[in-house]
Amino acid sequence: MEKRNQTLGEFIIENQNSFAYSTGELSKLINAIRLAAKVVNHEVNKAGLVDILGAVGDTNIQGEDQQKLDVLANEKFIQTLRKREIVCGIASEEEDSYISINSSDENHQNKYVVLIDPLDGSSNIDVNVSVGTIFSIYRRVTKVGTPVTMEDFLQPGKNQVAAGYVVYGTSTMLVYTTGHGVNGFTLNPAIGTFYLSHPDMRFPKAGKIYSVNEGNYIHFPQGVKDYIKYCQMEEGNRPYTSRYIGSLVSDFHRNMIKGGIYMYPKSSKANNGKLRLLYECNPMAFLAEQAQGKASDGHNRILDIQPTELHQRVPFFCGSRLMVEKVEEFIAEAEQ
Ligand SMILES: O=P(O)(O)OC[C@H]1O[C@](O)(COP(=O)(O)O)[C@@H](O)[C@@H]1O
Ligand SMILES: [Mg+2]
Ligand SMILES: [Mg+2]
Repeated sequence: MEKRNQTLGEFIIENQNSFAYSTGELSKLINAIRLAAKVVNHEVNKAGLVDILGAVGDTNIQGEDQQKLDVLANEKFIQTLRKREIVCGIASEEEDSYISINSSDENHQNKYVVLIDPLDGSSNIDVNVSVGTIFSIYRRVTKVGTPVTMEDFLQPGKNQVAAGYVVYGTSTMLVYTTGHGVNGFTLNPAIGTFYLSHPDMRFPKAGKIYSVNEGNYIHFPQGVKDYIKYCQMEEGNRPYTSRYIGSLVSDFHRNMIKGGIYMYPKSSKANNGKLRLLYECNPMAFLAEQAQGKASDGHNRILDIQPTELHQRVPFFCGSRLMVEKVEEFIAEAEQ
């Protein structure tokens, strides 16, 4: 069958034996995420018609105003995973702590925990700009049939068995990896089926797009300022183009297709930047590396960082490998 006509369901079955511990459990889990993505896509697409724009009036553990779609997407993903009894634990940007799913019932042999950013790019919901969902999957480290613990969630990114995102944009796409490259699937809304539209996605080694909120420029470390100036200089194939959607998923997706770098540096206002290691940076870093790109906190490989807290933040530089190496060079130079 021509690869491009393959549905996501067929692709999952065809590739399920490529997983290290393939028992079909991870396939079922990715299928459940596919289903939840379609449910959330339906809600996002009609957001302006029904009363799901705006804030709920509560804040999440990070002190951010929760948008109605943040809460709705969170509920839909948790419900879908819980009902399918396919995971033993879930952690989410919108939940203070992790949720244990029947994990202490020895009949439940589920081995996977999922970490999600149910709705990424929340500041863009009300203005009809593309948003996303991010997911990260690990095998639990504690004994099956015993309660999951924080230890099962605080694993370095290199332990991920799968990661991906959904982008709710001009079209809806699900892009994921299980450690064997990155593939993108586009939803045919007429029949509600994802088709393989972007096989074997790869970051160009270098690109001409930089994505950063320049409104924070004066607060950035000197090395980052120097790199932004370098991007803007009339020299060689520069200046680069500045593109910043304000939704990590959408900026990452564009840069993976066209070549570019996304940066959310630390600043004098936010010592660890803004993005969360466990359900934003780790999954995007796994995808980036699987697509021959690179992801670091300016010094260290994101996937090597040992997490200490569920909602911890890290500075994030991610995209075309040569561009990430360049900004790391500028940061190291400025710190000498
Ligand atoms: O408005 P800022 O400070 O530039 O932040 C934008 C960044 O924050 C985020 O919206 C954080 O994600 P959430 O919307 O999931 O909280 C990223 O998607 C985006 O890249
Ligand atoms: Mg996010
Ligand atoms: Mg979010």
